Amino acid sequence: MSTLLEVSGVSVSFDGFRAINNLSIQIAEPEMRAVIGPNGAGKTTFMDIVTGKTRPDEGRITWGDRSISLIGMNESQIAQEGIGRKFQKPTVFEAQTVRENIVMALKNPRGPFDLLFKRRMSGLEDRVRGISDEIGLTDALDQTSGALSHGQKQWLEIGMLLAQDPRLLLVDEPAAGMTPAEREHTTDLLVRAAKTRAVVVVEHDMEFVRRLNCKVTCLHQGSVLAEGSLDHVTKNQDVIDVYLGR
Ligand SMILES: Nc1ncnc2c1ncn2[C@@H]1O[C@H](COP(=O)(O)OP(=O)(O)OP(=O)(O)O)[C@@H](O)[C@H]1O
Repeated sequence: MSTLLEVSGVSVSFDGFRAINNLSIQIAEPEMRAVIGPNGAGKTTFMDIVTGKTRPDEGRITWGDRSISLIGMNESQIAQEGIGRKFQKPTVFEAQTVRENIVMALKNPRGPFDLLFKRRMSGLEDRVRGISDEIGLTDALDQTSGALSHGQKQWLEIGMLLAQDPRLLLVDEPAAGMTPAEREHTTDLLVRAAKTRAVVVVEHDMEFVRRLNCKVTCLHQGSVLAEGSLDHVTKNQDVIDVYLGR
């Protein structure tokens, strides 16, 4: 495992309020990481900073084998580097079938490498099947996406992100609004995805986090309050005081 993303001493203020305060986090490749913390802890802002939506006031963010700086890159340049983000609300193309959605994602390669693009396209149907098998939607390939359940839409969107072959996938509250069976499927899917890449999951549902079976970072007031195994973090008295005990 080598470090893929290094956030170091990052701060950002909104109208004088420090939403992120000297934050340092390292993510390895491959790795699964859960980020937890109370409302307003800075979890979304952390993802906004990594994806270039928000520019930090201070600190460094370095990426990849050559430790290039992400600060100063725009959102699309950062996406091209291999950082994918899944927002809470699914944004699949509802009028298109599952297959058409996946094909669209595959036809929009993040890298500028034409050869790779051609190679991918030559095995398009295999790639579609690979993605649909991975997300468990092969039986629904010809179904209109708008007719999918909430959980299935979320999986389709994760599949569309996987089609872009990201090195880091940021996922915001994937379990929200899902049935217990859908949650379980989502855990399996993310755990599988994290075998070959970095996956960072922001989640409030502690049962879901437990099933991810990974290192946990608890944020509070824009900084890391505790980090380690879920048992280590949930036994931390500060974490209990500001988050779990509430
Ligand atoms: N664009 C903005 N302008 C002003 N304040 C902001 C902005 N974005 C975030 N904040 C503030 O920064 C703090 C951190 O917000 P953030 O959304 O990152 O928290 P969070 O941990 O994701 O919370 P939640 O669990 O509720 O989603 C909050 O106090 C929020 O009100």
